[in-house]
Amino acid sequence: MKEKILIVEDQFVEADYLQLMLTQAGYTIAGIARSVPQAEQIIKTEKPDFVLVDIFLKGKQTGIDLAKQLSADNIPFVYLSANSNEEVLNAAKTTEPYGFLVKPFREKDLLIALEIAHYRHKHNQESKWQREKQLRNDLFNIEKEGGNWNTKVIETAKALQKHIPFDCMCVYFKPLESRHYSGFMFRRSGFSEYQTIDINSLSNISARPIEDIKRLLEHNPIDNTAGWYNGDEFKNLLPVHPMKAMLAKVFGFSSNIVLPFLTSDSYMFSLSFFRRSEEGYSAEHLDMLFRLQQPLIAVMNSISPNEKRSALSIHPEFDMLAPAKTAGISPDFGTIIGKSPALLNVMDLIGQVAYSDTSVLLLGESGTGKEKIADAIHNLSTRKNKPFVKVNCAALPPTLIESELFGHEKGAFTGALDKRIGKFEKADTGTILLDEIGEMPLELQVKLLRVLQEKEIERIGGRNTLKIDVRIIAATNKNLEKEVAEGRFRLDLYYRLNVFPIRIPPLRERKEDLPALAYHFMNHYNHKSGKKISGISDNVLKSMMAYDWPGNIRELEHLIERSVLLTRGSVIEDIQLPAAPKKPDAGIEDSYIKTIHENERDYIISILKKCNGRIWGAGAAAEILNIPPSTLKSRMKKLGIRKEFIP
Ligand SMILES: Nc1ncnc2c1ncn2[C@@H]1O[C@H](COP(=O)(O)OP(=O)(O)OP(=O)(O)O)[C@@H](O)[C@H]1O
Repeated sequence: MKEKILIVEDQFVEADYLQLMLTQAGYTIAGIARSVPQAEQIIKTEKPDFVLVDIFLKGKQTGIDLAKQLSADNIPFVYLSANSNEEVLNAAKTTEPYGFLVKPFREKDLLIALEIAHYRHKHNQESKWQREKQLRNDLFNIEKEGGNWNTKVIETAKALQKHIPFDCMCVYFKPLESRHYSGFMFRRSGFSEYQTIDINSLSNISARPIEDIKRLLEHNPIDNTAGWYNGDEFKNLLPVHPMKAMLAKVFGFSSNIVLPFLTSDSYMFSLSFFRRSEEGYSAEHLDMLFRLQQPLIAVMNSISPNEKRSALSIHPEFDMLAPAKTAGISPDFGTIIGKSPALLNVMDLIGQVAYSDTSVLLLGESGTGKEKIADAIHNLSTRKNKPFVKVNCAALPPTLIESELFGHEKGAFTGALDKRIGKFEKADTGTILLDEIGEMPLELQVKLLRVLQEKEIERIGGRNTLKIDVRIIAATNKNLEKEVAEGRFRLDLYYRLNVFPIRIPPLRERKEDLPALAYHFMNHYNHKSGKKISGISDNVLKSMMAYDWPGNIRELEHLIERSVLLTRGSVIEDIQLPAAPKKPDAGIEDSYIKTIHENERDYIISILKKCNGRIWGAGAAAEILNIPPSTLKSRMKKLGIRKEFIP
């Protein structure tokens, strides 16, 4: 039987029409609501499987307000709206809908959107369930395996990380009747690396005397109610939680989730997780913690009463345990460099998705490392020994893209002298990376959608369809919602690709990674050029930290490459960061010598300017440069030239 659907739509005619289409297609209608309160009422009594929700409704509340509630209750929903401007799309996006239908739509669009939503919801549920099962197993093993207090708690932290992301986890405990408690505090310092923060390091980091911190701890109530606090709610807690206030100030935390519980030997425990992000936690996280309460209690029960007592007696004054740095085995992320919280979030997502066959959408500015992350996903997957085919959709001329992707039979069109195997066929049993998917021509988007849905391809001029088993990773530096809103990208394809989006933060949002990246490239170019540069001066690092990095990691790489070539001593003492816009009349050449790459880059930009950015066609840049347009596109990518740079 098909799902039960609630229609939330204040236009009578449209609501009736929806009802008709859905009943004809075999769905049951849970009801029609004209406003958010009406919808809430029907949800309570009818418990729909799906909700179709219009954005602008009667009354004060919008469909987006209802969607927040639906998300929290894990009820999948699809938006309907005549208004697809960017602002509305952005607000809608934050509620994580399962689809978006722009009015007017055809019956077919509606049914496909529901099917996609159903697929995504089922898939989400299944993978959540699988992951939770794995987590229960991990906790069971931690409970059964030996190991002291510290090891057990840190292993628990590691197991929870993928499910309850945190930058810091505190574990407080005390005998039920006592006021005295002790605690552990772990700060995430790498993918599987945690640093135990003790009272001395807290005093160092916060520049406050130890006595001060002890006083804070004495007056800090141990959390005894479960809850999650984001942004302003978190700020409101701080006046009555001096310890949290200090952590927020020192580490920049903006959200917190707490789960207290009681062990069978009458110890009260409180787990408290913190994140920098303002929207760090949700009701879903808390639900999961509640569901995990029993296995967590079992782990804490497995710590002997003696150990608990001695932890308390060593630290009778609310002290924290001794510092230690633990590192565990982390998945092989290849040469992805960086440990910033923003990058660690990305790695968590990679770790969650890599092992399944789920399609992944990588979103990020040019040069942020999307291709590198696609490599890591493929290499961590079960398909790692199978083909990994990369296609740059922007570098393919529109006339050839179809045959490149799907292949053609001999004689399929003029010039098809031989049969050609397309990229999808080459990637069979493996992975395909559709890079710059936002550049794919609209006509081809329909064909791609069919391949994704039906998992079969047809060579141009071929008579048979071929079954293929390919995992899709798509990447783009475009704002796909904007592309959809402006009619350049199909909404149905967008939702089909957007099953597991990963946003790669630009370098300016993770400057902590800059020194490690700079050293990584320094070593790489040392090796390539046979130089023996051993370091980068503090001044250079400082100026790099202050720079905005519009070209991201690729730009950093080029700068380090150049510096390695130009440095005569053993330390990079000087770096030529692009200055603020040059004065137009700066006629005098400075003494700065450009590298071959920079000269090539400038030359290509100057030609592109002459052709108004045109690459293909008569009189366009590729023709003037006498190279194929696809080669020009890939040179542009390598040299970090984006069309936006061409005035
Ligand atoms: N975290 C990282 N660690 C080390 N090197 C990185 C990292 N991220 C990116 N790079 C390097 O930076 C360069 C650009 O990365 P990549 O090509 O993956 O970016 P991209 O987002 O795919 O760019 P585009 O959108 O232009 O295709 C590459 O040389 C890559 O190896």
